[in-house]
Parts: sequence; C-alpha cells; structure tokens
Amino acid sequence: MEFINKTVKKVYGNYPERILQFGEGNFLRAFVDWMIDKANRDGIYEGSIVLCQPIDRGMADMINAQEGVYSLAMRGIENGKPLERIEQITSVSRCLNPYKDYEALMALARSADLEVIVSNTTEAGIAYKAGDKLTDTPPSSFPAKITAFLYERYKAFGGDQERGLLFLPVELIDNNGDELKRIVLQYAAEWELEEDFISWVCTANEFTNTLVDRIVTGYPRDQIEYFEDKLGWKDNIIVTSELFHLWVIQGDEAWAEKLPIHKTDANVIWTRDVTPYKKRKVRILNGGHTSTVLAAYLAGYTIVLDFMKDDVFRSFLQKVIYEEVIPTLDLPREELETFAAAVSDRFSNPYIKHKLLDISLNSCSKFNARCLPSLLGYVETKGQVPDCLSFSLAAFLKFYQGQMREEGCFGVREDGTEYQIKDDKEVLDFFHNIWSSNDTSLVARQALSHTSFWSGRDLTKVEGLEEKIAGYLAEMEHKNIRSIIANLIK
Ligand SMILES: NC(=O)c1ccc[n+]([C@@H]2O[C@H](COP(=O)([O-])OP(=O)(O)OC[C@H]3O[C@@H](n4cnc5c(N)ncnc54)[C@H](O)[C@@H]3O)[C@@H](O)[C@H]2O)c1
Ligand SMILES: O=P(O)(O)OC[C@@H](O)[C@@H](O)[C@H](O)[C@H](O)CO
Repeated sequence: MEFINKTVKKVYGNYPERILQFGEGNFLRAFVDWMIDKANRDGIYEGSIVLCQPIDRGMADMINAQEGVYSLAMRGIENGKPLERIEQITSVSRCLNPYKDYEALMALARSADLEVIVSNTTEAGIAYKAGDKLTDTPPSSFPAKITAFLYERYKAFGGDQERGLLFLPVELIDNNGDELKRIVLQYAAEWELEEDFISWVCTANEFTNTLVDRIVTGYPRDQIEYFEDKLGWKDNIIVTSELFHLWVIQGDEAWAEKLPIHKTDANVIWTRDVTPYKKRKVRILNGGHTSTVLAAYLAGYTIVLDFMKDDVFRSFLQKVIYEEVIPTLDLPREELETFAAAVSDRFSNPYIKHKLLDISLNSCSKFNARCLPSLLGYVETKGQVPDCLSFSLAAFLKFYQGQMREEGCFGVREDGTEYQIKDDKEVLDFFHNIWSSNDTSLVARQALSHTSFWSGRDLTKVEGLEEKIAGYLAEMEHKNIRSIIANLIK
C-alpha cells in the first residue's frame, strides 16, 4: 500500500507560506491546520502553513516524508446519529527542524509573505530559560526562539510597522499571548537589543490571548487497519478528534483579516475578553476530567467513555459539575448548563477513546488550576466543603501513592495492577515521601499544607477540609472507590 501523498495532492500547501506554526503535534494538526485548510477550500484564504519543531525531538522527518499531507478523522454523534467525517489536510507546505537547519527558520523571518505565528508548545513551552542567547542556533526555549526570529525580521525590514506578525498561541495557560510577549521582552532586555526593536515588538505585532476547545485523541493506533482499509493508503500522521471545536481569540479585531477563519463555520470567535469562556471550559470540561479520571482509573476504568457508561461514575461527574462547580461560576446559569450538557455528551462520544492515564499527566498542577478554584468557591458561597470535589482531591492523593523505581514512579490500582504516575520530579518525590507513612491523617495534613502546590495557599486552613480528606483516605483503605462514590451521590 502506498502513502497518502501518492494519491492526495498537496493542493493548498503550494500557496504562499503565510503562517509559521511552532509545534507539529496532534492538537494543532487536528484543529488549527484543519481550520486553515477549510478556509483555503472555501476560497476565503490563500496561504500555506510551515510547521516548525519547537524541540529537537519531533516529527519533521515523518511529516516531510508525506509532503505534509494527512487525514483528520472527526467522529461523534450529530443529531442523534453517529457521524465519522474524514478530511484530507493539504495546507502544510513543509516542517522545519531548526536543530538541523536554523537558517531555514531565519529565512522565514525575512519573508514578506509571512503574517501569522501559531503555537502549541504544551503548558511547559511558554517559559523563560536562563542562559538562552541570541547567537544560539537555535536558542532552546520557545520564547527565546521567537525573540531571535522577531529581531531577524525587524532588521530585515528596517523596523517596518507593516511587517509585524499576528501571534495566536493556543497553549492552555492563562493569558498565553501576554505571557509570550512578556518573556520575549525579557529576552530582548537581557540581550540588550535596541529600544527601537522593543518598541517595534510592542507596536507592530499583536499577541492575542486565545482559548481552544476540541478533544483530540491523536494517532489511532488500535484502528489503523480500519483507516487503511477505508482510505486505501498509508498515513503515519493521521489524527483523530471529536466533531466539536471552538477557538476564542482576544485581540484587536483589525488583525482578524490576516487569518479570516472566523468567516468559515469553524466556530472562531474574536472577543474583547476571553476570560469567561476560559473559566467555563477549564472549570467544567477540564475540571470534569480531573475530578473524576483519577478515581475512575484506580477503580479499574481505562478510558473516559467506559466510566461514563457506569451510572455511579456518571452521576458523580454530574454532581460535581451541576452542584459543586456551576454554583461557583458567575456566568448565566442557562449558558453554563447548556455547556455542561454538551460536555457530558462529548465524554460519552462512542468514537473517542480518551485514555485516563493520558489525562492524568501532571495532575498536581491540573487539580490546582481546574478543580481547586471550584472547591474553594463552593466553601465561600455555601459555607461548607463540597463532598464530591473533596473526594476528588482525596482520590488525587491516593493516585499519587507511588513507589519510586529507576524507570519512574508507580502506583497500584484496586485490582493490583501497576501504572506510572507522570508529573514533575519534585511532585513525585514529595508524594513518595509523605506516603512513606501509613497515617492517612498525616498524609492529608502534609499534602494540604504544601503551599507551593496550591498557589501559595495552606489548605489545612480551610475549615473542615483536612478532616474530610483524611476521612476519605482512611475509607479508601478498606472500601472500594465505587462504593464510596455511590454513597456520595445518594
Ligand atoms: N489533546 C487534546 O485534546 C487537547 C485539547 C486542547 C488542548 N490541548 C493541549 O495541547 C497540548 C499538546 O497536545 P497534543 O495532543 O498536540 O500533544 P503532542 O504530544 O502531539 O504535541 C506536543 C507538542 O508540544 C511540543 N513540546 C512538548 N514539550 C515542549 C516544550 N517543553 N517546549 C516546547 N515545545 C514542547 C512538541 O514538540 C509537540 O509539538 C497539551 O499540553 C494540551 O494542554 C490538548
Ligand atoms: O490535554 P491535557 O493533558 O492538558 O488535559 C486533558 C484533557 O482535559 C484535555 O485534553 C481536554 O480534552 C481538552 O482540553 C478539550 O479541549
């Protein structure tokens, strides 16, 4: 069987390279690149995307071997019926590896065609790294690469105000655009670049804050034969996702014309304030995941869909969302409930095999960002600690009860099987140490008072929380999680 590019031609990938994308991962290929392809297809845009590996290990060779052409399989339920929509994406021109050919990236900085920079470098990517220099080829951090890139562009066009770029970062951190700009300016100052450059960065370029929403499940390892049979070609970078998609962009709308994807039916919203959308999504959807996934995994489930078929876990999730999260959000209740209902349907998508262990990655910072604000909001509005979110916190502590080995840190499920706990080393070491005690009250106290995990807060000061968590941990010693949860949802 031949590869996809022998059959599907790179139609839009030969258009002028107007977009540079840092990140060649699943999410961007299933979301941004698909939207741009749609705009090209609809005839409202004429531009291709150059991908760039942000780190030295990556997919450039694999992507270039297929000339950037791949399929996206979007699957879900529409109007009550199962729907699988497979599209071929042909808007990628090539993928750069700046660790092998830095000059190719710099040449793009000097290109008059370039207008937009998109990025997804995970939550870890938009970060300052000491020691990066302008003369590095390339500098190691993503913001340092951007600073060097912008400086090259500034020099090439003599500081022309018309040659600034629109930045659309989609990393799931607060104020992603502001953060990227802040660190770029930090490097510019540290590298002693001229004041005129710094003012050009601020006036000629637009750094937007954006929020993305689509569940992307990546390469369909278990179903590759199905896709090869159906499509008739090989595709090493095929990607799968749900049907739902939303991109909210906070920025000066005058820039929207540089990438008019909001004119397609891609559900792209330009707004003056992304915050309410973000809060709604992070607290309900991501919070829904993080509050339930760890308990469900310990209890024996492997993917979201399976625990959604269990009435006990499904009701637990509903109780978390409707009774403990929604009352803490200051958005219209009807709007929140509509979003919550859609989330429930999305988690029950029969095509989406979203692995609980994948979602469990870095759960310490995820619990702090996604669930703790709801838990504390509940305490503030109701004057008592919530049952379910407190249980989620206890289940998170239980999930992090691991044994340290050379290959990593491993926990044990109720059925005795092992799993790897993936988080920062500092987090894993901390939990390994506190779990060396059998005293669950002590474990609860040490975890809750570790302020650096909880944005500086000492959670033992929240009245009733420590006792509740200690109680749940003690209960988990002799009862299974499902039965504890069954009691909570009565
Ligand atoms: N999968 C989803 O459903 C989904 C939905 C919305 C948002 N996201 C976010 O997208 C991110 C990436 O998800 P994905 O599914 O594309 O994963 P992926 O593993 O396919 O891609 C990760 C990308 O991030 C880059 N990267 C990794 N570590 C980096 C670092 N330290 N600095 C710079 N770049 C780095 C990699 O080079 C790669 O391009 C996740 O962190 C997640 O928060 C995912
Ligand atoms: O991708 P992560 O690891 O940050 O989080 C896991 C999920 O909560 C997340 O991927 C959601 O499915 C996604 O944010 C939906 O838009």
